[in-house]
Amino acid sequence: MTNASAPLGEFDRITRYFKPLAAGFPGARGLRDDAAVFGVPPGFELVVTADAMVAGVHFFPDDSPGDIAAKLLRTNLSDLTAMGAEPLAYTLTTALPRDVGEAWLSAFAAGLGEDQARFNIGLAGGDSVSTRGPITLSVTAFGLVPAGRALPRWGGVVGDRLFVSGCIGDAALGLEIAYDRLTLDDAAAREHLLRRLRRPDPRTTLGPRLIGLASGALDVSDGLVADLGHLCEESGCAARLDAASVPLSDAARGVIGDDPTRLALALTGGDDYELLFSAPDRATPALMALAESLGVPITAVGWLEAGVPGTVRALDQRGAPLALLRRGWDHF
Ligand SMILES: Nc1ncnc2c1ncn2[C@@H]1O[C@H](COP(=O)(O)OP(=O)(O)OP(=O)(O)O)[C@@H](O)[C@H]1O
Ligand SMILES: Cc1ncc(C[n+]2csc(CCOP(=O)(O)O)c2C)c(N)n1
Ligand SMILES: [Mg+2]
Ligand SMILES: [Mg+2]
Ligand SMILES: [Mg+2]
Repeated sequence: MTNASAPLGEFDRITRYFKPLAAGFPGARGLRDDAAVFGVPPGFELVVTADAMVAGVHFFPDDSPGDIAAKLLRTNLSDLTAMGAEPLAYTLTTALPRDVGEAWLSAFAAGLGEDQARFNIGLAGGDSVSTRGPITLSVTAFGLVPAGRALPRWGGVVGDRLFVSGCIGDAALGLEIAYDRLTLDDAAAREHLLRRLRRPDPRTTLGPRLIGLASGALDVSDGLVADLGHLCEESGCAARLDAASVPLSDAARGVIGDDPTRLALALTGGDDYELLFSAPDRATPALMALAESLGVPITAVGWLEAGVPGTVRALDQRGAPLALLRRGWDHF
C-alpha cells in the first residue's frame, strides 16, 4: 500500500535512503539479509570502533542533516586512522523522533553518501528505531590494518617527541561561537571555526603512514590535554606540552590573542579529530617529509617524560605552568 502524502514506514525508509548507500559494499548483501558478511584479506586484521552522537550533546538539533552525517562518519574515521587502519565499512543505527521527516532523512543520507565516496567506506547495515528523546545516532566502523601493526596508545617511551596533525582548538572556539559565548566580527574566521566544529577533517591519509614511525597514537576528541593524558597513562609515563608550539589556525590565533583562558579552552575543548602521537626524535625528518608529501601539517608539541603516569605539564612560552580548570570533555 502506498500513499504519497503518508510518511514512509521503517522499511520503505531503509529501501529509499539506506539501500543505495549499501550498494557499493557487497558484504552488505543489499541490506536484504539479517546481517552483513565480509572477510578480511590475508595479512590484515579488522579494526572496529564505535562512536555515538546525541542531539544537544554532540551537535545542535538544528544543524544541517548533511553536517550531522559528516560529523558522525568522520569521528569514527578519525578513530580508524588513529589505529593506523584504512576505512572498509560501517554500520549505522538511527534513533529518530517521529517528527523527523523525509527532508531531514534525505539530506542526512545524501551527506553520508558524499562522505562514503570521499573516504572510501561502504554502508554494511544497521538499525532504525524511534525515540521519544533527541536524535541519537551511532556508527560502528570497520577498518583494515596490516596484521599486528595497529598503532597502540601504549607504545610511547620516555624521551619520545610528541606531535599533532593539523590545528588544535578550532572546534572548541567554534562551539563558543555556536553558543553565543564568543562574538567574532571576522565572518571568514567565524565560518572557519564553525566549519571545523561541524565537519572535522579526519586525517585518514596520515594514520596508516604512521605505522613504523609513531610509537603511540590516538585521536584528539576530548581535548588535547585530556587525550595526551590517556596516551601517557597507557604508556606509563608523563608529558610536557609546550603550549606555545601547539599549532593554531589563523582564525584561532586571532581569537586567542594573548588571553590564557582562551588558549586553555583551545587545549582542552576537544572535538579536534586530529592525530596526537609519540615518536623517537630520530623519526622527525621522516615525519616532516611525510607531512609534506601528504599535505597534512605535523607539528612537534612536547615530549614524553618520566613521572606519574598520565600527568601532563602544560607550559607557556616562558616555561611557566598554564592554569587549566579541566583537561577535557567528560560526559559525567
Ligand atoms: N560502553 C562501552 N562499552 C564497551 N567499551 C567501551 C564503552 N565505552 C567506551 N568503550 C571503550 O573504551 C575505550 C575508550 O573509549 P572512548 O570512547 O573514550 O575512546 P574514543 O572513541 O577514542 O574517544 P571519543 O569517544 O571521545 O571519541 C575504547 O576502547 C572504547 O571502545
Ligand atoms: C551541542 C554541543 N555541545 C557540546 C559539544 C562538545 N562536545 C560534546 S561531546 C565532546 C567530546 C567528544 O565526544 P565523545 O567523547 O562522546 O566521543 C565534545 C567536545 C558539542 N560538540 N556540541
Ligand atoms: Mg568513543
Ligand atoms: Mg579516539
Ligand atoms: Mg570522548
